[in-house]
Amino acid sequence: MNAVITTQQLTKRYRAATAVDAVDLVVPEGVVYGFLGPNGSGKSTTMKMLLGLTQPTSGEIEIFSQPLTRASRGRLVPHIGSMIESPPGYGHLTGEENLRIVQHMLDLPSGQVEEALRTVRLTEHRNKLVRNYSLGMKQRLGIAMALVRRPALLVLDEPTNGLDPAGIEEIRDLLVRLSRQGITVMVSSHLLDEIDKMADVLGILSAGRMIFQGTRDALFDHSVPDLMITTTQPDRVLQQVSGTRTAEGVTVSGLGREQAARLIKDLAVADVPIYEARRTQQRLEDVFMDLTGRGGLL
Ligand SMILES: Nc1ncnc2c1ncn2[C@@H]1O[C@H](COP(=O)(O)OP(=O)(O)OP(=O)(O)O)[C@@H](O)[C@H]1O
Repeated sequence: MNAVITTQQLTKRYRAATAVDAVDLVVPEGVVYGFLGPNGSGKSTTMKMLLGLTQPTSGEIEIFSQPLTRASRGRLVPHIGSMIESPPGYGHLTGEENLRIVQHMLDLPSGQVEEALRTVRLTEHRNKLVRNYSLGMKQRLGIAMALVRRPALLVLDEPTNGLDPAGIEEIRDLLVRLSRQGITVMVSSHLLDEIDKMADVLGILSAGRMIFQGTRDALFDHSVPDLMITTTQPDRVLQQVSGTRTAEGVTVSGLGREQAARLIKDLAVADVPIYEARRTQQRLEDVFMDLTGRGGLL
């Protein structure tokens, strides 16, 4: 699979602070790439560098396999639709008028405005003033403004920010639909559960460092879910391992496969009645906390 975006050791420093620290990013073609991280971890700064809106302190960026430079930016950017920070659009104009401005600026065929309106399901609200749009409609208009140019790549910074669950669902469905049509979508969020539902590939930033990049399955492989042991004799389990007492028995954290096998064997040999030993279901959020809590690089 070709990569649409790659970076090497991408770094941005603001005086003493390093906002983005030696990030190697790979966004494969045609995926939804979920760019995750807590507030202030460097997502927006990274995206701005990818769009040529802010200059890296050091490191390389390739978009569509071409180095992003001052000279190439003008050639590459027309193929990228983006929405960074709050949704764009003039409140005193209608949704369609806002799109027409983009259409004229980029000298695009008129039909692409109708197409973008249809794609984000705003056709029936095209003549409404944007200041009367709901936040979800404004976000969708922002995405439509990014789509008018029929981009090969969409870069969206927190497009679900502030939306209610229905609005989030709508954006999520839209982005998945766009990626099925062949558009590569890079979308940032600090809402881990959100990204989990739409992203094929995850990149996780913590304090400017990429602490994980890969598929969701690979992320879960890296994590060690809690082991829940059901027993009527929790004290005897706790003599062998440190853990937390629960209604059913004991929960043990951070135990790898081999260690879990050894514990279960030891408990059986000691004749401790074990009715069940199973791993908890981890949500992405748990894995993420685990990772950032440990602070290590994978
Ligand atoms: N223009 C700037 N000057 C100085 N520091 C900046 C500037 N822009 C960002 N930073 C700092 O860089 C760090 C990363 O910020 P950034 O906005 O990229 O994070 P983020 O992950 O997008 O967070 P959020 O979700 O809150 O937008 C923060 O510590 C921020 O204060």
